[in-house]
Amino acid sequence: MGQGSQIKRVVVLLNLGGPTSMAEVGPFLFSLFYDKAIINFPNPFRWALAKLISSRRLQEASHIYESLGGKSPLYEETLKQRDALSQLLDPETQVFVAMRHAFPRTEVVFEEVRKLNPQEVILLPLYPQYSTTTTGSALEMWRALEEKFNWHPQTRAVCCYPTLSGFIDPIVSKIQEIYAEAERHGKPYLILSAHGLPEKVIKAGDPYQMQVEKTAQAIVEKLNISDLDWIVSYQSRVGPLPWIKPYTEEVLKAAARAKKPIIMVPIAFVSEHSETLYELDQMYGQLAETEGAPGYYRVPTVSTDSSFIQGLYDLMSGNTPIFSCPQTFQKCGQKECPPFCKRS
Ligand SMILES: C=CC1=C(C)c2cc3[nH]c(cc4nc(cc5[nH]c(cc1n2)c(C)c5CCC(=O)O)C(CCC(=O)O)=C4C)c(C)c3C=C
Ligand SMILES: [Fe+2]
Ligand SMILES: [Fe+2]
Repeated sequence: MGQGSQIKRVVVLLNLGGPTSMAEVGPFLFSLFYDKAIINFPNPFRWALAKLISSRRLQEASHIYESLGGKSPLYEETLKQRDALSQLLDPETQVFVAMRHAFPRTEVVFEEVRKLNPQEVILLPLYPQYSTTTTGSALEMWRALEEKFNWHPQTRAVCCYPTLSGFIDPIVSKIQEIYAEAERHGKPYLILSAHGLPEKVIKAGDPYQMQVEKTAQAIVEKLNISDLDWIVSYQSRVGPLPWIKPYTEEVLKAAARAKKPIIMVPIAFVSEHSETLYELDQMYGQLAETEGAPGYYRVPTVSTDSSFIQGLYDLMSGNTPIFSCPQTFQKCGQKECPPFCKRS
């Protein structure tokens, strides 16, 4: 440890996490709903509400993870991304995965990183668009741990990369391949689907929706298909509150009834998990069929695509200054930056 350390630099890939066994579904849901960034109530109300909401969601969520073989594949998928990124790095840089709501939890990973005592820490969220509920929550947790242990190494945080070419290009090539196939059934309809958020989160200033639209615009521009039929929509709504619209389910139903071949494109996820494999493939695949769509195609996530991993490398190396914060909690001066980056 300390001066003799071999590890000069640590990169922490931040993600939400998912249950790695059926026994973890309950604790995962509780952690999610107990997050101040999700439910901003003072205690003991937040605790009680988190207990209530997570127990109400338990049955549905258990059904989802049962259908995926008894766990979320998110951890394994993120490990593959970690390994692919590690291959581009020198041996003095070590890459960790830290999950906000499941194994391996950020609190535990922070301790491992602190023991290594690297000269520099780079926080790299696996969310292309910044939301207070995802990236914000993960960075806030890291900051709180820095305070708790009074350990403040030189740290940089990437806030978001909604238009990074390493993210956009592989999505565009995959759409192009599928488009040619889908066209045999008529003019394809592109549904660019992102995880939704409660409307009130956006009204409170969350830049997520604006950044999702930037991603969609970048994809459509690069596709450069004349008279392209496309829409942005939002999936995975939970709870009784109104979420941002249009809902993916509604958009899909209307397109299927209008007999359009559908190309479903996840634009806020970078790997496969329940919201792609269960929601988009199983639920919406079935819905598209019953509602009469002549074809339903789902574009895979970027996962370990070499352009994406190179894009992550560029972000962590500071080769891509746009949307990246030069130093944790310091001004980075980008117009599009979320409040997190602007706090000095
Ligand atoms: C862009 C990414 C995500 C945003 C924004 C987000 C906000 C958000 N999510 C919930 C509630 C749930 N999310 C769940 C799982 C889940 N969510 C994301 C991503 C974002 N969430 C991921 C990557 C996962 C993990 C999926 C997996 O491991 O398989 C779940 C659990 C699954 C379920 O019951 O449907 C819930 C619940 C809220 C309330 C919210 C914003 C307020
Ligand atoms: Fe979610
Ligand atoms: Fe920034």
